[in-house]
Amino acid sequence: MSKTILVGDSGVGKTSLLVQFDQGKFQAGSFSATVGIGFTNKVVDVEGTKVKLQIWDTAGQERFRSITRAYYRDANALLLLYDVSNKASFDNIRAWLGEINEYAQEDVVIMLLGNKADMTSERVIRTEDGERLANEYNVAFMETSAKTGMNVDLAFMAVAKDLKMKKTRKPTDPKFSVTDYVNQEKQSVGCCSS
Ligand SMILES: Nc1nc2c(ncn2[C@@H]2O[C@H](COP(=O)(O)OP(=O)(O)OP(=O)(O)O)[C@@H](O)[C@H]2O)c(=O)[nH]1
Repeated sequence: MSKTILVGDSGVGKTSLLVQFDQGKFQAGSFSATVGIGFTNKVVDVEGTKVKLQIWDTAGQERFRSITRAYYRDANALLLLYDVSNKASFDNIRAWLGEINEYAQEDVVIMLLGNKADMTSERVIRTEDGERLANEYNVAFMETSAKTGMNVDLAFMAVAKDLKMKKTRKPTDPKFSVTDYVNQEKQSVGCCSS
């Protein structure tokens, strides 16, 4: 069983993203901060193979940091979220990545997600800012919306695909790049209906 962990500042939308992926719904204005940590099991179909994901939703608040840190070690994938309408949550990404480098396994898949991409008029972080930061740290990047569902399934599908490839890939097969996959598949704001 693989473990995926959602991390990022309080209020960026970690619980909402997971609820949208798990149940396909979004509840506006019902912010109750996660206390501690909890998980959801989900089976994803990757080209006919069932991949089991255990997704851990962590509390973003500082006072829970020592608890959530303890879970990084077992993580196969980390979804690191900021809120495109909250500059502090973006500025804190460097600190999050520092923590991840310190506590997580070396081959962990990291995906940077700029959430709340639906909040067009409140946006303060441009897509390019997220892209630049992701390139600097060599992690995959996309913008998401837990509200509209934009790129939400893709974020988890990319994780599932990467895990499957790691398990089944033969030494002669080309390496699977989660960054390339995401760049190929992701939608951008204003593009397409989701
Ligand atoms: N417009 C919009 N609002 C969102 C989105 N995602 C989350 N929200 C709202 O933002 C608030 C915080 O969302 P949560 O999912 O509880 O945030 P969290 O990251 O789990 O917070 P902690 O549990 O404290 O770490 C809620 O009021 C959500 O309705 C989104 O994509 N778009």
